Amino acid sequence: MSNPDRRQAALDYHAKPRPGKLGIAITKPFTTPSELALAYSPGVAEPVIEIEKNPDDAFKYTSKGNLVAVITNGTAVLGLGRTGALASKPVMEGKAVLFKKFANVDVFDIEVDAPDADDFIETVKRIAPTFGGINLEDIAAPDCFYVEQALSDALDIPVFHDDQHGTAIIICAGLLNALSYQGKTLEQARIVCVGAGAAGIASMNLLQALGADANNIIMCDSKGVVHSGRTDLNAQKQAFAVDTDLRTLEDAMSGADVFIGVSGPGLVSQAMVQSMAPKPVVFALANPTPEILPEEAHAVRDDLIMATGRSDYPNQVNNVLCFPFLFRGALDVRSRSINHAMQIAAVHAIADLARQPVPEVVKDAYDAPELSFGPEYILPTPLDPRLSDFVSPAVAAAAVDSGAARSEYPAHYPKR
Ligand SMILES: NC(=O)C1=CN([C@@H]2O[C@H](COP(=O)(O)OP(=O)(O)OC[C@H]3O[C@@H](n4cnc5c(N)ncnc54)[C@H](OP(=O)(O)O)[C@@H]3O)[C@@H](O)[C@H]2O)C=CC1
Ligand SMILES: CC(=O)C(=O)O
Ligand SMILES: [Mg+2]
Repeated sequence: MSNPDRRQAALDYHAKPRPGKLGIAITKPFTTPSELALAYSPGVAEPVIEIEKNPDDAFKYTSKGNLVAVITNGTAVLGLGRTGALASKPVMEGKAVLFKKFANVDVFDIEVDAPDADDFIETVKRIAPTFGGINLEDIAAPDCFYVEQALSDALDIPVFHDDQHGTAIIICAGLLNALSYQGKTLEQARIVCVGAGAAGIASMNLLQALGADANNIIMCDSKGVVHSGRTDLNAQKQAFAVDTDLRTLEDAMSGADVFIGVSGPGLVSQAMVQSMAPKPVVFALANPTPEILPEEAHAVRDDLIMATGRSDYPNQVNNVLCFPFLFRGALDVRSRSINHAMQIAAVHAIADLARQPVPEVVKDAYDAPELSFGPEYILPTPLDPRLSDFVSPAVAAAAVDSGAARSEYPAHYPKR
């Protein structure tokens, strides 16, 4: 499809036959006068009285326990930047669709006109009673770090910034597999990350937790390499500042084993990819336009593993592989948080699934009869129905073991 055709198809998809991608479904019988009297006055007063006495009964009598807020202030929408709250709504509706379709989690998408972090925090705190979890989305760094911490401290339900941790989990899962295919280790890999915002900082932190060497990581932002001579770094960037003569992304890429792009469109040239070490891994993850397109990278070398965040190329490294299944597991054990142990469990579950034989239903969906673990398949695809069976139980088990869960490992889950 040509670019103008793709653009029109996307606009038509969103506009027709009715605007938007979501509706609301009723979950109880609601046709007779007696059902009306149960669902609304007078019957509805009974659960109100119970919940007032015991707040935990909200999980028993309302949809709270399966309802997540996908909530943004529109300050870092995909790689499009500060589009504002209203324009971010198609993305948030999209996240809601993914939650529902892949993990049967209900979502209200909420776009808050609050560019100020404290205003935003106040809004989320006030609406939190409605929800079993909070998925923060597309909030720019560095405010996103402060917002997530403040809300996690204040609330007793999972608060999860998808662009930080969902992205980090999927980058780690994909990179573990890609490096192992290339015959390299995370401990020894030289990693360049362009984008030192929400996704970049969280991803490099999680990679270190999994074994990457801090001395092998070079971070770049819009001003170039994050080095110790700079005086303009926030606290999160300072933690990655290295003593080096490298100054530009071009300098940093030379000889690197891994490139992670979580920044903006078209920042990487073919010459930069050519300058990388043998058998490199290139994750160009800016959405919708990556740092370099796969066809451009493949044109200059044939020994690389290439991934983007998009659905229309092989190797989709995108947080959609994570957040629906992660929240499913967390909600099913009424977890108070999504902690480090749950995130690591998700990394390994997703990475391991990619090494299993691919079911026919997935091969058919992608029209790829030969799909199997390799350079064009380092991660499961989002349409893989096994993600729920792999990721959610691993996350729920980690929540139980780490003490974050309020209820036991679910009886309907696979045996541990
Ligand atoms: N595939 C996936 O699953 C995901 C992809 N992403 C993509 O990652 C990108 C960043 O998202 P997020 O971290 O939330 O956004 P943030 O706004 O938090 O961070 C953006 C970062 O990119 C840097 N940057 C912007 N322009 C340039 C440039 N020209 N050269 C070098 N660095 C640049 C910024 O630099 P500075 O700090 O100097 O301003 C900043 O560090 C987006 O394109 C988004 O679509 C994000 C999440 C998931
Ligand atoms: C995928 C995603 O969350 C992003 O690009 O912002
Ligand atoms: Mg996002």
